[in-house]
Order: sequence, then structure tokens, then C-alpha cells
Amino acid sequence: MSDEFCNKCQIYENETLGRYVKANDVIHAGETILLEKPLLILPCTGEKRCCNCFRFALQYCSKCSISPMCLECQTHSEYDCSTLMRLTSLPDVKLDLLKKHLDTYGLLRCLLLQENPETREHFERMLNMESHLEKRRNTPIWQQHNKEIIQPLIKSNILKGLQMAESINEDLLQKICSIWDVNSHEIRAPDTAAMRGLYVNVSLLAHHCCPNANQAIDDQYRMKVYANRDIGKDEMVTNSYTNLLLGTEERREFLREGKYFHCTCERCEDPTELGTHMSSFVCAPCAGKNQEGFIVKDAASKSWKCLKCGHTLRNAQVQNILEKAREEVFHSQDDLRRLEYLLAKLHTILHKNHYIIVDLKQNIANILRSIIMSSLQRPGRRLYERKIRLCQDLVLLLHTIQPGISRLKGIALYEMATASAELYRLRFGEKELSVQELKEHLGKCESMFKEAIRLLLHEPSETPEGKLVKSMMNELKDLRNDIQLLDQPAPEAVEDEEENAVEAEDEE
Ligand SMILES: C[S@@+](CC[C@H](N)C(=O)[O-])C[C@H]1O[C@@H](n2cnc3c(N)ncnc32)[C@H](O)[C@@H]1O
Repeated sequence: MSDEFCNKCQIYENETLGRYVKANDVIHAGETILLEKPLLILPCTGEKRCCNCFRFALQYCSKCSISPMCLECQTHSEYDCSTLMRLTSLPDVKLDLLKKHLDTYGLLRCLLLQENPETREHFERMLNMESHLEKRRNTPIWQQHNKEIIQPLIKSNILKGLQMAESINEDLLQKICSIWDVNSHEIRAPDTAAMRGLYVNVSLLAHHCCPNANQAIDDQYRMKVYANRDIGKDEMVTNSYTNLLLGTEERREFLREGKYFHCTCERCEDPTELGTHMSSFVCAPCAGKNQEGFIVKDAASKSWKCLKCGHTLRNAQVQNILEKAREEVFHSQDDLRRLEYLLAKLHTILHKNHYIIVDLKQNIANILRSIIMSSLQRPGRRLYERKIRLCQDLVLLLHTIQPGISRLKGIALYEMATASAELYRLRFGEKELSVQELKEHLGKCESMFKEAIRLLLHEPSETPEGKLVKSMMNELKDLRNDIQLLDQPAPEAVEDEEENAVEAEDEE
């Protein structure tokens, strides 16, 4: 454990969670809890990335003949290269089999941690991580790993040359694959695609669907974990293993399938998802009577029921509606008019915060962003108004599910501030706002900017969000200058005043 982590946190263990982490003392919002280097970085399943720089690999190392490399890198870890050179030159080693099954290389890299005296301790720490090996035994994922990774690696004969050859068996290899599935974190490759990193300490944090800690990865692939709100003494430190903008069933399914537990956090246990209704349906009978009723999944009976009138939906109906909605969203991608039409349609079936609606709105907001950014002329006011409304909806929702420091909220607020400032300038240009009104509105945008910066300030400086903060600070400066200029009298007003003064002097 790093010193900072040791001072701030303590590891506990119980039957439900396994190991988890609690705060030794109050950790304040924004405070760094942990900054950790990855134990190892691997590409995602089925991808071939340079083992040195992680760009896409187009060839293999000329020395060891097995490590994927890009066209620019010439070398990689000296220890790995010389060990692999020795292994690949053994008689009977089937290099083609290894190259055909790309993911064998990742597993081989894990075993090399044990070969190298300098990283042997890393190997032990990796093996000490949660694997859920027994829960996975003979499941489809077990069989897939066996077919695609483990058997090809064994049959390639390369393992026979390792010092630990005697202790390698199918269970050990399955265990390593499981550890990666349960504990690895998604990280951005240089081309912004996903890779996987293993972080020993970060992976001790338990999951929560409204976590109290955020994590971010810097340009050196270090993981920073910081408190997103004040964490009390002896409070559990939690992060999120899943996308927080999904509904309860989807989050739970992801956690059950990939992380082997049933989430019982307050958000998951509340059928209204803390009042956000991110999984609720509009009740048609209530709507017919001009009333507002929402159908939620009753936790005890597991049936879908309106909170107001008791009207029910069958599970099959719910699945059918969701499947169709998802399909329509998929087919409307990038088509603004179709997305808006679909949004209007789904609003009659799903709650305005339903996760499919939220996803649709984010799609629309992304399209509007690219229209605004690519326009040579200032886009029309309706576009800005739409953008602002979409950002407002998201910010309101995030206030509940990510009440503290939130990256998503910071970005949404920033986009709302820039679109609002543009809209007010446009309205001022059309003489709809007076100078005083424009000043007041821009003042509100300034507050939004400041809040957005506060929410993104703890992101490492070399991440896209960290870089955004820098440009936001410049934009904030410009906005403040604009507001100051509005305090100065307009040039015509100055001229009029000067003329009046001269006339007054002449009269005297
Ligand atoms: C990344 S590991 C966390 C560390 C792990 N508890 C250990 O002892 O190594 C993820 C595993 O922790 C457990 N876990 C994490 N959060 C949990 C939660 N909210 N409820 C139940 N189990 C949880 C699950 O077993 C999950 O597969």
C-alpha cells in the first residue's frame, strides 16, 4: 500500500464484500485518496497493441518474435524480451498458434511477472486479488477462455520453458483470467480506444451506485482516486464499477455477470432510484386521466406496478418495450430529426429521466455540439435553447445520482454555460435584451463556469478533462472581460457626452 493510502484508509473484510476499504479519518471533498501505477496494462480481448507504447501493433519484435510492436517502437522490456527470446527458440514451440490466439500474449505477460525477480512480488499481489474462480467454473466465460487462451497457450509448448512450469495448470491460468475480468479497469489507449489496467489498491474499493470517490487515469496511466464529497471517519470508501447512467436492472446485470455480486446499495434497493425514476414507465391509464403516475418495479413482488393507481405491466411487456426502444435508438444514431422524433415518442412511454431517454438526449446533445463547433456562422437560437435544455435536464438528474464532485456534471454545466452565453449575446444583438439584462445573464453564466471548473479541478491535468479545465479558465477570463466592457459606456454614449460637455462649455 502507498503511504498516503495507508494513512487515510484501512482494509477490512467481511463475508459479503470480501476486502473493502474504510476512511481512517474524515477525507474532504476533492482530496486525493490514492495515486497508483498499474501493475500491468493489457489490450482488450482480441486486440493486438504494441507492448511498449500501446498503439496498434502491425508487427512482432524482431528479437523475441512474439511481442506485438508498432512500426515506430524498436524495443520493449529487456527482461521480457530476453526471456521470450529464450522461450520462443525452444524446440517444439508453436509460435503460429500463439499468434493466431492473440490473447495468449497477455496471459504470458502475467506469467513473466513471476519469472522476473523484480516483479515477482507483483505476481503474488495479482494472485491475491479476488477471482471468483469457483463461481466461474465451467460457465461459458470459463469455456471461452479455455478455448481461446488457455489451451492454445498450453499447446504452444512455450510454458515448458518457464521456471514455474511445474506449478502451472489450467486452474492457475483460469484464475489469472478471472482476476483480470473481476478487477481490471478500463483505460484509454493513445488512440482513445479502451485497454485494461490492473491496480492493486484501487481494486480493493467496494462498488456503490452513488459512490463517494471518483477515479481518473492520468497520461502516465496512473489511477487517481479522490473523494467526490466529504467521506466520514470509518465510512466505507466506494467507487463505481459500472455506468451510473444505466437503470437498476442493467447495472445489476452488469455487476452480476461480470463482478459476481448482487448490488444492494440504496439506489438499487429503491424502486424509484432515489426519486429519479431512471427505470420507470409512464402509466397510460393515469396519463389518460391527465394525471402523473409512474410504473416502477416492486422490490418484493418483482412486478411492475403504478405507484398511483396500481396498474401493472407484465415483465415480458417491459422487456419488449425496452428492446424496441433500444433498437430504435440504435437505428436513429447521428440523425438529429429522427432522434428528436423518437424522443417525443418515448416520452409518452418512459419517464423523462429513464436511462434510455437520458441516452437519447446525450446523443442529441453531442450532435448539437458538433453542429455548434463546425458552424462558420452563429447557429440559430433554437439550437442553443435546445442544447441548454438538454444540459439542464442532465445536471438536474446528476444532482441526485452524483451529488458531489462529478465529471459529467462539470462537462454538462460547462456546455450549458457556453451555449447560454452565446444565446444571450445573440438576443442582445437582436435588441431583445438591454445592456443591463445581458450583464446579469452573463453573470449567471460566469457562476456556471466557476462551478464547472470546481467540478473538474481534481481531474489530472493531462487528461482531456484536465485540459478542458485550462481552456475553461481562459474562456472564463474572456467572459469576465466581456462583462467588464458592458460596465463601460458604449462609444456613441461617450461621444454624446463629450459633445454635451463641449456645448455646455461654449454656452458658458
Ligand atoms: C474489485 S474486487 C473488490 C475487492 C474484493 N472485495 C477483494 O476482497 O479482493 C470486486 C469484488 O468485491 C466484491 N464487491 C465489491 N463491491 C461489492 C458490493 N457493493 N456488494 C457486494 N460485493 C461487492 C465482489 O465480490 C466483487 O466481485
